[in-house]
Amino acid sequence: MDRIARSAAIIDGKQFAADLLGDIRLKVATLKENTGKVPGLAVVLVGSDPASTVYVGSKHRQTTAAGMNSFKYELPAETTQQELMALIDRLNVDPQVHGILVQLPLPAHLDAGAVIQEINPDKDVDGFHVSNAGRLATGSPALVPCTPLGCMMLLKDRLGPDLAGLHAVVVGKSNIVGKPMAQLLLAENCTVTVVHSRTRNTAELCRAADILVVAAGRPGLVRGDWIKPGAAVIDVGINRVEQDGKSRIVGDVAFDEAGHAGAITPVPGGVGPMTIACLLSNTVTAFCRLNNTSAA
Ligand SMILES: Nc1nc(=O)c2c([nH]1)NC[C@@H]1CN(c3ccc(C(=O)N[C@@H](CCC(=O)O)C(=O)O)cc3)C=[N+]21
Repeated sequence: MDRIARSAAIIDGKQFAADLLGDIRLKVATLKENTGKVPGLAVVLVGSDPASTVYVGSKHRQTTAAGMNSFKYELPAETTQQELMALIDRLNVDPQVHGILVQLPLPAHLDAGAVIQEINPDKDVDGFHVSNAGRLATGSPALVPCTPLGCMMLLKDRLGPDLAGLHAVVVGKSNIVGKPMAQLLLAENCTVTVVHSRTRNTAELCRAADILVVAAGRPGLVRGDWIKPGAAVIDVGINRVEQDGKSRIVGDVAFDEAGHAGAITPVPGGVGPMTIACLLSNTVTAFCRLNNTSAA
């Protein structure tokens, strides 16, 4: 392959998320002035998975930094399904709580699907409830899953608001990233291809992408020659790998081979920080809809 001596623009998700959090802080202040109330986010953690504990701590800090209420529920690993469902039922009717997030994965004895479907869809700030998935698919006002929402913000910031006609390829078909990402891109009138582990010509399909969103959970899956020169590449992967005896985090894209992309998100510092910022944004959205108000 001939060398293309260009270097891809780095999409700074960390900075974008910081700016977004600043906007959210201002909105929260306005809402407080207008309504006397502030948005509240309840985060439920079952057990003490170290990564989950870190994420939940970060969500808690950023929620309070934005001027919102954060209610943290840290439950023991042996919590029963009924106990967890009872907590959701209470949060569903708690007027101080506008967003409910149950940190995943849950311990194996718990039915995560049933727990998520128990959440009031209007407080489902993860956007995982079937009602929100259906609203997104049909173009009704929905709470949109945070990671795809963050990816879409980064894409529009880079490419402009009109994505119509661009060929978007989504790698991965999960309910929390791949599928809602495809729906968002379709809503923007992109031509959308979803590829996954059973796809036969993944590399060839990826090479046709103007927009490539990768959420496969496999480090370095997307090689340089899968990327069309000039494409916008969004790497959703967060993989902990051992390298030279050290643990570090890498994405699903072989970043060092992607110099010919038009733009690419790094890992860390790309999509990850956007996920948390969008969680707070969704909490403000839920607050506004529940209170029939806006921060405009
Ligand atoms: N109900 C639920 N909703 C979630 O949104 C959810 C979840 N469960 N379970 C776990 C995953 C993971 N997740 C991340 C959020 C932010 C970063 C993030 O900010 N990452 C930084 C730092 C990475 C690091 O150094 O650890 C970055 O990519 O730059 C990563 C991962 C949300 N999740």
